[in-house]
Amino acid sequence: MTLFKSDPIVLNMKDAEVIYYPSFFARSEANAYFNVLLETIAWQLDDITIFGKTVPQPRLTALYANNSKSYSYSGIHMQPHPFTKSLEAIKAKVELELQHRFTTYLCNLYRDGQDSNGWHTDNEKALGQRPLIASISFGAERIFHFKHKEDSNLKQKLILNHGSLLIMKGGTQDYWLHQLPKTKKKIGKRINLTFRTVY
Ligand SMILES: O=C(O)CCC(=O)C(=O)O
Ligand SMILES: [Fe+2]
Repeated sequence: MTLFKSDPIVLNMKDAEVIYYPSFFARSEANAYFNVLLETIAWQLDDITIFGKTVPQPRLTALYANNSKSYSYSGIHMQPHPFTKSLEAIKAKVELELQHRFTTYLCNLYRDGQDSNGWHTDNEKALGQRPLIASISFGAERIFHFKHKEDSNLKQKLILNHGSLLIMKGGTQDYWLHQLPKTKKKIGKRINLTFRTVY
């Protein structure tokens, strides 16, 4: 059997359904999207309050949607912008592959290895039960970690490639946490787009 570069890999994770497409986008397509998204997304820096201390979030973010529903997480309330042409095109490609429709993109820009996304689960009520979340990566490769909420021996890690697509569905958000840790490596920028359906 020939394994094509775009073939999805199903991760072996208890109580979860996680699927990884290492090269969902061709390299040239991924390069072009990285450049255009860096320029055209309305990147913003928000403050977060952790343990009573207010600090800038360790990444830039932006929210886009095909409706006007706001999205809130970690005490941050975001109002969506209308989709850009590039976001529409990416959305169409992902929706065709997954046969699933999304309303909302949360975009993350990690400026360097010091930017990160701490342990969390995407289980906001507005996402409904057992949400399907699709996560696209462009730019610098970063490590992504999962850990099981009840059984701390269960861990999983993978490298998120330039042009990759990661799907989290089923019980993933109920049973597992995920994070994108900092790295001391000298690395460039990474853009992540997470598609969600906000009800
Ligand atoms: O940057 C990533 O790959 C993860 C983003 C993420 O987990 C989130 O925005 O909820
Ligand atoms: Fe997340």
